[in-house]
Amino acid sequence: MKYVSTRGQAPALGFCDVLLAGLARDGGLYVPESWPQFSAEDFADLAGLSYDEAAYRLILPFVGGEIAASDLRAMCAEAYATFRHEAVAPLVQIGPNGFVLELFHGPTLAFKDVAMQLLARLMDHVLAARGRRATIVGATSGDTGGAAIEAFRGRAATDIFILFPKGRVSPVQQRQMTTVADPNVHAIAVEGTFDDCQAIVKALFNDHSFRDRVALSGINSINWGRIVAQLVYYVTAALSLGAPARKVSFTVPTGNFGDVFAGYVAKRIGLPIERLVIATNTNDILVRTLESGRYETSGVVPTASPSMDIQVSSNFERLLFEAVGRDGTLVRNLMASLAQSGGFTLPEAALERIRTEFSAGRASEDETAAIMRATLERSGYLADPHTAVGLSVASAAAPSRAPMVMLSTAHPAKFPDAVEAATGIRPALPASAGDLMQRAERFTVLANDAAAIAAFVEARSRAVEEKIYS
Ligand SMILES: Cc1ncc(COP(=O)(O)O)c(C=O)c1O
Ligand SMILES: N[C@@H](CCOP(=O)(O)O)C(=O)O
Repeated sequence: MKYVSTRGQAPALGFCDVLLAGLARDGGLYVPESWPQFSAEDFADLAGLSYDEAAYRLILPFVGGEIAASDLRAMCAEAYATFRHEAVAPLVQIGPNGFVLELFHGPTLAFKDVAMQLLARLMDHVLAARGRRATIVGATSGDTGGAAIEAFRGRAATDIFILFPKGRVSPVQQRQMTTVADPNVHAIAVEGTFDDCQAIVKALFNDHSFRDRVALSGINSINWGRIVAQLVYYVTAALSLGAPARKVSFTVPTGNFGDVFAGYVAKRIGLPIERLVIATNTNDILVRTLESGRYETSGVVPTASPSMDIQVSSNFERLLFEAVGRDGTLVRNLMASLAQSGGFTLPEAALERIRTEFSAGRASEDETAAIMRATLERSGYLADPHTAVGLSVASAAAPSRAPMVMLSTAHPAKFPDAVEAATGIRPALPASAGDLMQRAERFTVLANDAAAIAAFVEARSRAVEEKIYS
């Protein structure tokens, strides 16, 4: 199994190299050369297995024999043993044909743990086998950072630097990043938005000299390892609801497009998915794109679902690559136009292809608060604001016979102010969070300046210090 870049100019790599590479050297994102196929019988065989066993069997074909099956099996078992719920990703019925897929039972109370707990183990395994180190630089709008820090803290072969937009994450999210004392962890508050943080990460990857000097790796969903781990819960949820004999639809609160793209991958490998619904808050570039065919950034508006306050939706490039018939040159040109003029127009045929697989809707701030109240009243279910964006968009979707699974991407206690303002209930953090809100914080504030951040990283990276990176 080889992986190719969406921009067509980077070398094809195997799974382990892709894990460490993060972004391809031509600025593109890696995708498998072809999609492994699971038959209806293969899916039926997964029904009733534990989550970690299902994860192992689903991920194995993507690894292409580069990691021993027994090691992958052990890493899946370890990763999902960190979850507080035995099912890892349980389904909760909240309506006749509506189900919430709870993805927040991991250590940092957001869906990012599902992939990050496995990714950290996979990267550690590959680095140990190669006797080298990596320097991870990631961008977060709030949840990726905490999940990555938790998963990589104390790991000998990695230093991790997380850029978060100063003043734009919730207090719980910030503390999950800033109260970790391990010396390999560096939280950086950037004077800018998440899009600025993500642009800096991409600029560092595209500076090949810096990238090689620090042995740069990524943990954002630009890293294929994130996507492959996220496709698992689409499969386990669908199997619980009667797949492969029955089709299932999913509504996915969306920002960087990694989660919903994992749903698309689940479909490509053979899972019978009826509809993938993209749900955004007022930062609605994806909704506008599906409506008009024009992918065009506008200013980021702060909302009650801050982790989705994103305009440049990284993984849309992977879908674009698929939709234009895997034409890397065309993707490269469209992304150049995005960089130069802030937008591009999708070719008509690509737009049609995307519309046959996805629909999209937005929820305003009022609609998000209203559905939180209504869901609590009708079903006794308390949703976080990101999940609520999905619930609102799903409630407006055309009725269908397929069950609708709405992904719940964060625990409500990560956003207590917004939940309390909408419902009057202030959710408490689970006991596993311990004294998070009392611990001392440690972080550095830096300007929105790639050069300053590169210098900060380089000065603290042990890969540079010890020169063991290749
Ligand atoms: C709580 C929460 N929900 C939804 C999303 C959107 O997920 P994605 O970026 O994979 O589209 C994010 C982060 O992006 C998030 O942190
Ligand atoms: N919402 C995310 C943004 C980064 O997304 P990623 O999936 O590409 O890591 C966050 O919480 O940081």
